[in-house]
Amino acid sequence: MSFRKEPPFVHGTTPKTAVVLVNLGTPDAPTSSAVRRYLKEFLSDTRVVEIPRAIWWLILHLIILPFRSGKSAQKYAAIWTNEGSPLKVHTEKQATLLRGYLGHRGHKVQVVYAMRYGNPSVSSVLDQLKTDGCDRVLIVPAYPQYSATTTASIFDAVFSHFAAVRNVPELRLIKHYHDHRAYIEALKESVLAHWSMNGMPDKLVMSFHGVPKRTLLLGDPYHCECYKTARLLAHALDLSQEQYMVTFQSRFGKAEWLQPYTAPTLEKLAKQGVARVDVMCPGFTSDCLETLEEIGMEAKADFLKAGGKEFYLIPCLNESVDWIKGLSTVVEEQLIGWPTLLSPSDVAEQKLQEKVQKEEAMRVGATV
Ligand SMILES: C=CC1=C(C)c2cc3[nH]c(cc4nc(cc5[nH]c(cc1n2)c(C)c5CCC(=O)O)C(CCC(=O)O)=C4C)c(C)c3C=C
Ligand SMILES: [Fe+2]
Ligand SMILES: [Fe+2]
Repeated sequence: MSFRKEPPFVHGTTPKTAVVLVNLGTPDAPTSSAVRRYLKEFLSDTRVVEIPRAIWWLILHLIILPFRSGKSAQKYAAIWTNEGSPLKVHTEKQATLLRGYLGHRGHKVQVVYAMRYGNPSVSSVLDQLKTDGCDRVLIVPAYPQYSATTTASIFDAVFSHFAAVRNVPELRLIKHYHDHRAYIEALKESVLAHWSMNGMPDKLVMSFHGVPKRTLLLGDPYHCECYKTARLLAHALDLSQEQYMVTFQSRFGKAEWLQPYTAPTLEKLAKQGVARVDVMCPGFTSDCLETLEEIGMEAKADFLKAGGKEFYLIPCLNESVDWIKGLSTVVEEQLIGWPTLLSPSDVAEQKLQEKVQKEEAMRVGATV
């Protein structure tokens, strides 16, 4: 086993704390080759696809990558912005605003973002934090609902990075915040803001990313966490059972996924005479391909074609003030016990201690 190169240990340095917001990742460009690279990394993850490796390798390399990359690239091109992929743009802005907000609340923390697949990779970000002298790291997945396919995969990437590190930092990982009051409150405010501008729909559809049904039967709590989020949000909005429903989108492959599926459900609603639906995607904290293209373009067109009259996609939490505040509440609760809240006199005292310790180390010629 060879370890990553360790920066020299320096006596008397005050350990820094870092918060890492980790999202799924996205291609570097809306091109077939960039999407292929991204899909190869994503779909080679054994947390994401549980089919026996040899069989999956053949399917992935002979069917999925050659045929899906070009089609997906066209979809990415339809949502790409001047700043880049929406998922990355929002995640980066969230990290910047979270840094500002936590700093404003007196926390001395470094806040950065990483991507599970693509760039900046979890490993490169953790390497940089080591160089910056961070000895406490809080990992914050961008997914409110835990799933082995997403959250646990981020944890894998973190553990596999540290498996090759000699001096491992103190580490905390947030598993989920699907029922956190700050998250539900931010969702509620986003819906109310939308309704105050556009009025209320006949039906609010809460569409979550799907996963294979098999994972639920094997013990993945994702399905239950999605429903809990939906129940809490409906309660916060004072909605009756008839006013909202939960669906699952983005089915991939031939196996059965969590039901009801979003697209056919929307078509059925239109055919039943539901004139207006508002669709929100509470499991995505940033708008991305799955919300902007799959729901905002494809599902919308299908709903209107099936006889629906009005369709609104409620934006994800993105960098709304309520969400940045909510996220910082989730983060602050996990920072408890770590000395991040420093008064100016604490900082002065810390600097003095560092100086004394460094001088002492130099005096005795300490290198270890
Ligand atoms: C929100 C949580 C997500 C879960 C759970 C999830 C599971 C999951 N996804 C795939 C396959 C694909 N997902 C793709 C895009 C995508 N997925 C999520 C989130 C979850 N996925 C996001 C945020 C995105 C958008 C990324 C972006 O760049 O905007 C894609 C790529 C696009 C495409 O070609 O369709 C695939 C493929 C599986 C198989 C899975 C669980 C088993
Ligand atoms: Fe996905
Ligand atoms: Fe359940």
